[in-house]
Amino acid sequence: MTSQWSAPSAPGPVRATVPVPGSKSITNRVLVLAALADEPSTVHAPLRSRDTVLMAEALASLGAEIADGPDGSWLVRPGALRGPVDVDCGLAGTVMRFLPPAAALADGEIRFDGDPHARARPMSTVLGALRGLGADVTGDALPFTLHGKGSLPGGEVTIDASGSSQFVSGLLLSGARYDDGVTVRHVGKPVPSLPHIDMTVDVLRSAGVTVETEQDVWRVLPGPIAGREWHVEPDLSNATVFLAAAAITGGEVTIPGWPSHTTQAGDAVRTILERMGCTVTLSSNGLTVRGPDRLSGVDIDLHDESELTPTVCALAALADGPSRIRGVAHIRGHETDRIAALVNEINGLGGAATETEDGLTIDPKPLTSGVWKAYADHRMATAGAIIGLVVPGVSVDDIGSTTKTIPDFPGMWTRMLAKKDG
Ligand SMILES: O=C(O)C1=C[C@@H](OP(=O)(O)O)[C@@H](O)[C@H](O)C1
Ligand SMILES: C=C(OP(=O)(O)O)C(=O)O
Repeated sequence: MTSQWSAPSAPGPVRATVPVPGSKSITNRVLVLAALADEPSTVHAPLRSRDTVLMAEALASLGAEIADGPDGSWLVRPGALRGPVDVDCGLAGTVMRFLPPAAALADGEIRFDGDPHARARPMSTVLGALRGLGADVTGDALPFTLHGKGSLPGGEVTIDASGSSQFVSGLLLSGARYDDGVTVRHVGKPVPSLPHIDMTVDVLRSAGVTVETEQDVWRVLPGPIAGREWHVEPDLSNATVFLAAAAITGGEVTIPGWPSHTTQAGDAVRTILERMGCTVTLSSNGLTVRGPDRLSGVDIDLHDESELTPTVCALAALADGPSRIRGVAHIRGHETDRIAALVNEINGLGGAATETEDGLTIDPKPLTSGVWKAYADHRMATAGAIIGLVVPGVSVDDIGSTTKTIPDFPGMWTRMLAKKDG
């Protein structure tokens, strides 16, 4: 689904209010919990994009009933999980890491595969852990097959989760359904994207599951999972792309419905943009960002909010001074090797970016027109759109990749640019 797209230039300072769809991370956690619950659930304001539709379709083929409710909600009725089933993970980390621990509870054979690059994303930690918990799995990366027996003993596993927080989240989400629950112990370099594990613990507790945590150890006790009404927050990481438009054009963008308390890693954009010189205000209207005359470079550790790296790098490439992004070595295993991709694309437009062991440095230089490659990665595509706002003649080779987490990014972007003051 490649689709070359000429990135529109900003006609002036961008001034708009941009409602953004629901959080991918919350939607896909809640779908798994709703499918494993004791009673039906309603998921209000879910994200409906490729990653979440793949999750819903996979859970439905495993035995859950997922129907459309009023106002775009999803009604989820749990059912006995069974194979044979073929699961398409697309390029979704949340599907490939969260579903196998649930599918291990099914009766029958469950085969997993995904997009070409999905086969390169790290999976062996999750599959090794499932074997340790009693599952029968063939393969160590996509494609792989689970030979389900209808239940899983569970217990304690030690893993190295320095490659992805999703290894931990996936095991915890289904752990209450294992005979002995699950205890996940991490040994290795620090776990990245920790707010995402906090989010997992938070949704589990909201479903009445008992979770105990200590440093690098998470324990989920066996027990019921409550069905309930879930309300999905707007996706704050996707929102950063629209806020970036204000930051680089000296404009003002408001995202309505920004939560005052959240476990979403994207909330960190508030401090990041302030450090780069923006004025950031959180009020009952939402989050408003006003861009400065000149954006400052930043030296920043994004280990906890690594999915913001492409947006931050796009801003850094347009800033007034040098930037250094640290703590994100593991994003080489995201949708693409994001460090290499960002360096290639920034330099391809005449910039000066350099890979480091755990991130990159960017020295702003005047950028020129050219094709920005997305590598099938939604956040690479949106980073190209940000740069294209102020660098004439930029096109993004595969804007369709944004459907991974935003159903209509080109439409939202055009509407944002068409808005007048106020
Ligand atoms: O659990 C989740 O929903 C996510 C966890 C993070 O993954 P990593 O820990 O691999 O960075 C994040 O980057 C990804 O976008 C979503
Ligand atoms: C890393 C990301 O996605 P995934 O859930 O596929 O890992 C992301 O959205 O930035």
